[in-house]
Amino acid sequence: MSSAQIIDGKGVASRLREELAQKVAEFQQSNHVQPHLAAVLVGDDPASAVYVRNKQRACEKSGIRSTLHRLSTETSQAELLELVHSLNEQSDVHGILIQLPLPSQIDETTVLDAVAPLKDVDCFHPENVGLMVQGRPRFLPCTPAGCQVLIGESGTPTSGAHAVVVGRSEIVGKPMGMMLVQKGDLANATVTIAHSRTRDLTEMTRQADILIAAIGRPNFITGEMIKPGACVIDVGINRVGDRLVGDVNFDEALPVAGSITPVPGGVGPMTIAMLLQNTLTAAILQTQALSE
Ligand SMILES: Nc1nc2c(c(=O)[nH]1)N[C@@H](CN(C=O)c1ccc(C(=O)N[C@@H](CCC(=O)O)C(=O)O)cc1)CN2
Repeated sequence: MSSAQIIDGKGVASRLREELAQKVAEFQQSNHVQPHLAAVLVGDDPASAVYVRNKQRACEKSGIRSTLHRLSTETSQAELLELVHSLNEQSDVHGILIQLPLPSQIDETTVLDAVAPLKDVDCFHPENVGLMVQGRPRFLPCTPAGCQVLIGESGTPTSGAHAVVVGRSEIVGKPMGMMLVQKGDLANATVTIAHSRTRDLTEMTRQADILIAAIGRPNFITGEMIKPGACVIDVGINRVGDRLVGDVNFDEALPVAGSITPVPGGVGPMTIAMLLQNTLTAAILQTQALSE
């Protein structure tokens, strides 16, 4: 029985981080500015704490300075906004990362909209989303950008392909669809964004040359939902007991797909690599703006 090519997100991310470290060093040498990411972690969600720690470690390895602003679960929206405004004003802070999810008393949209667009390294601000949708991105949203690189690594042509994104979240599904439909490299796809109300999802996903699963439901995409030979990108990170599983049933997908990302070791590490890339871009843009 044939078996899909496993796309090594961990390996690709590690290579990108090494390339980035070189660019960070060159930028720092020419401008005497060290890119600086301020990470904001509110509450004590253990998974969020791990992700922020991993982001900080990755920054360190790439020569990017990172500082952590840790706030209690009871933090009010006003207190968090005050911190965001203060980070916006600090000229040595180039990127601001608000780790999600936030506690329920805080409105995520209000807080994310308060981040200065030039420091919005997650690419969540409506100004940056708008620029990206118009095909003139300032930053690229980290997880979709990571997925796009992995599709490229698999050797799957995107131009003219039918890409089906399952999930319509603001941070993955919607921007992923927008990026794949753009004109350009690793794009030019015909895109369908499917979701929980999509009628006959299996009929839809079976038409996908590229299938992106971003629904947040463990093992949701079964083998029969995959077109033979398709490139399958699994964005899901679900804890089931003591195991981490994706949104795709990996064992069922393996003999059907042409290529597939594993969980762990697929999209997750790429999200972090793209965040570092955006932090360098933010430092470059802010340094240029100061010299104008
Ligand atoms: N401000 C943001 N918040 C959140 C984002 C985001 O992009 N920006 N995405 C997710 C969480 N996330 C990044 O923050 C993230 C999740 C997982 C990984 C990752 O590398 N996962 C590993 C497994 C790690 C483990 O063992 O738990 C993998 O898949 O190999 C990176 C980033 C929600 N919040």
